[in-house]
Amino acid sequence: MDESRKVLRVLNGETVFPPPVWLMRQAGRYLPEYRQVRKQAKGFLHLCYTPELAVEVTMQPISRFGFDAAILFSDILVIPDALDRNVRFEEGRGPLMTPIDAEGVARLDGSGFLDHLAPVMETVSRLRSDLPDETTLLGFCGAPWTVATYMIAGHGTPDQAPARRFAYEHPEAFDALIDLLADLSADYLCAQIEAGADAVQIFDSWAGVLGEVEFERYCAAPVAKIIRRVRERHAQAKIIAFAKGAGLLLENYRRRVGSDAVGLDWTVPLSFAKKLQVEGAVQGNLDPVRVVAGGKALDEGVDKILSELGEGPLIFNLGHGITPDADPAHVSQLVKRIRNA
Ligand SMILES: Cc1c2[nH]c(c1CCC(=O)O)Cc1[nH]c(c(CCC(=O)O)c1C)Cc1[nH]c(c(CCC(=O)O)c1C)Cc1[nH]c(c(C)c1CCC(=O)O)C2
Repeated sequence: MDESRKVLRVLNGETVFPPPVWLMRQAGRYLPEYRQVRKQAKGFLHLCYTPELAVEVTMQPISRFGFDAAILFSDILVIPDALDRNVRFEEGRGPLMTPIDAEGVARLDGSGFLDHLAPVMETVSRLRSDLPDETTLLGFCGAPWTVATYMIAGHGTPDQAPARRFAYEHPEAFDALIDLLADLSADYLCAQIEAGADAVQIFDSWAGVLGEVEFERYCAAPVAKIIRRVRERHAQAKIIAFAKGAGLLLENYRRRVGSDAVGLDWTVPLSFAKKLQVEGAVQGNLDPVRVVAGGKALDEGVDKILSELGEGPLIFNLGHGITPDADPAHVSQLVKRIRNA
């Protein structure tokens, strides 16, 4: 391991102060230089599959803010795209794809999906050689549950009711879908690690809409399977698991899934986060709206996290992705506040 990569040191359980920082969705529409490249690309997926452009937008927030980690520019929905679900991103509508039914699940064919994603691995390897030595390179995938919610509905929904209903009505087909996504995700993360990713994050952005039993079956068990399979091939792989909205179910999550770090959203009380930190690194958990607000609201949010969690292994991050209405000047303020702490 490169000792200069602070995010990796924290993932190994070390306390580093001031903590390393990166932001979920740090490459994106709040940056004018991103909007410029996005305008010229032939669509969002074209951006994801063109290594030259994907490298450029991944590097933008690193050059501007000097974050401690870069995250591969891609999307969790490239897996359904590789499964021929006709994924599109339309301005103002979010992601769209052909909704899948139980018969459709039986017809899914995962062979050859890694060939479709070869440009992503090319991006990863170019990034590792372009990035400063001290910058950790993160790969990622969506967790099976979160990816499945979009595949079932065919678009985003406020509560993922279509996927929950599908799981109740067609449990066998749903298990088959989750299982396929877990297998493909493990292969995909291994390919990213082999291409040069230092660590990977598994995004379960919709973990918070499930009851206890379904959370275990559709979130925890498949993420545990992914991590087990990645470690069979890469015993030292460093993994962050982010189950947004999981609340009290986070209590046993790290042990259940076997991750090095757990990501925390901003609703997780810092007193609870501190208990989770006894067992290993935590990542989070500033409310992204504080970055929009700036000023005192931003400083106070940063200070509180540093004072409650700064004495243990912490990767500073937001509790979810930065939003397009955030002012980049507020991001500079956040980074300065942490580094001067
Ligand atoms: C659920 C989810 C998706 N994608 C992702 C998640 C999990 C994290 C989360 O919950 O935010 C993950 C993701 N999406 C993107 C990244 C890139 C790396 C980064 O900078 O963090 C990552 C890690 C780029 C993106 N993915 C998307 C954009 C904006 C599209 C554009 O530029 O037109 C970016 C920069 C599109 C996207 N992609 C997705 C949605 C719902 C949307 C539309 C909403 C939105 O626009 O923010 C699916």
